[in-house]
Amino acid sequence: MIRRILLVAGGTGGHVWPAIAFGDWVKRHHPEVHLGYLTGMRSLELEMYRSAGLDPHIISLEGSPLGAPRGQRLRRWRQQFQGLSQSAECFREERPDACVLFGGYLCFPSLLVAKMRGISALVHEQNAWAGKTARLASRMGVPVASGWDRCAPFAEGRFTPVGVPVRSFHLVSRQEAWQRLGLEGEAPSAPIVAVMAGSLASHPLFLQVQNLAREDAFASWTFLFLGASSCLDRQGNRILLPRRWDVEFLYSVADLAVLRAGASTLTEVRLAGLPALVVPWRHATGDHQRANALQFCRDNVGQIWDETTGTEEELATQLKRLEASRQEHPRSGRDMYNAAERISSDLWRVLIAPLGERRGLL
Ligand SMILES: CC(=O)N[C@H]1[C@@H](OP(=O)(O)OP(=O)(O)OC[C@H]2O[C@@H](n3ccc(=O)[nH]c3=O)[C@H](O)[C@@H]2O)O[C@H](CO)[C@@H](O)[C@@H]1O
Repeated sequence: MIRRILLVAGGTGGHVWPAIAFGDWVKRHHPEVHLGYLTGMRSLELEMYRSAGLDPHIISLEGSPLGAPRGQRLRRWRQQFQGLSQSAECFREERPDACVLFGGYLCFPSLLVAKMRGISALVHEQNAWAGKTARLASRMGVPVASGWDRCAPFAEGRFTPVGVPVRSFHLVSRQEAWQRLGLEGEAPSAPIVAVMAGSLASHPLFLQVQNLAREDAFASWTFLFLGASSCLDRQGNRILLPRRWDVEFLYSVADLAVLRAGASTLTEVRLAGLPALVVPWRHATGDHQRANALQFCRDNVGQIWDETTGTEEELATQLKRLEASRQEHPRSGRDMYNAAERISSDLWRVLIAPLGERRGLL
């Protein structure tokens, strides 16, 4: 029986929210299980845990040494050793039966500590292209759960697709959501577009969509930019929303989404049933955002716009086309709560619960 689980995640919301979402599900469905959380020292990750009422263990890593600027590599390698002893300290305190690694730069020391202590471990890879931790873990015989049906470069059978655990949101009416976002008056009946650029809020995407929103053809539409900084202008049909964690109101009020292809946002948009224009971030490791976007568009109402080769006219045409398809096929996916619950439940049933019956996976 699994009695104590350590959830490890850090870096961006794309790693941290799946850990928090899965932890919340475990608390609701298996209250007898003790959960511990381990993260890094960046202010954004700490803000996310604290907004969820959690007080995680912290290891003092700034980022991965691999791919770090030349001048920082040595310091980061030193931090990895320090991270190893801090992770070991956390394992000693938490005494987990199992450890689930949701990714981010701080997973490597935890993977090693789990191996040294003979603790069952599992990696959840959110992306359709596996990162370094998942590939290394797989080579060490650690099971890998994935966010999508395909998880390159793994061959089928080397990973188990379960989806990305996301927070279980209840969608509300358009007008209630409008008010809960702090917006005045009646929610407009013309299309509302949610513009989401990941937890780090990709500025170039906001600027591209801002140009589009200024065109006459979109004058009656409303564009809500989540986490946009003040360098965008907030005139006319453009509304800047500060970074906020109650994104269910955005999903409730929006008709369409324009987004980066982070695995969690794509999953949330899918569960909310929003048609989406997906703009993969081209610098993502292994071009994983493009891999995510391709999988999303295969099964959902979505189109990819390539910011390196696509023109603004194409962006406008694709958005209009999405709106036309929304008119033809009314929105599905209002039961976002239960759809999200199923993903965490599958992760538990297929991979975590069996860890209790197997020993020495590492
Ligand atoms: C730039 C980058 O490398 N991004 C990667 C990062 O996630 P990144 O954090 O960029 O993106 P994701 O879409 O995966 O996750 C963002 C999460 O933060 C939430 N959110 C965001 C903004 C906000 O104001 N409020 C809020 O709650 C979203 O609802 C979502 O749950 O890790 C993911 C998982 O490996 C990858 O798929 C992304 O490609």
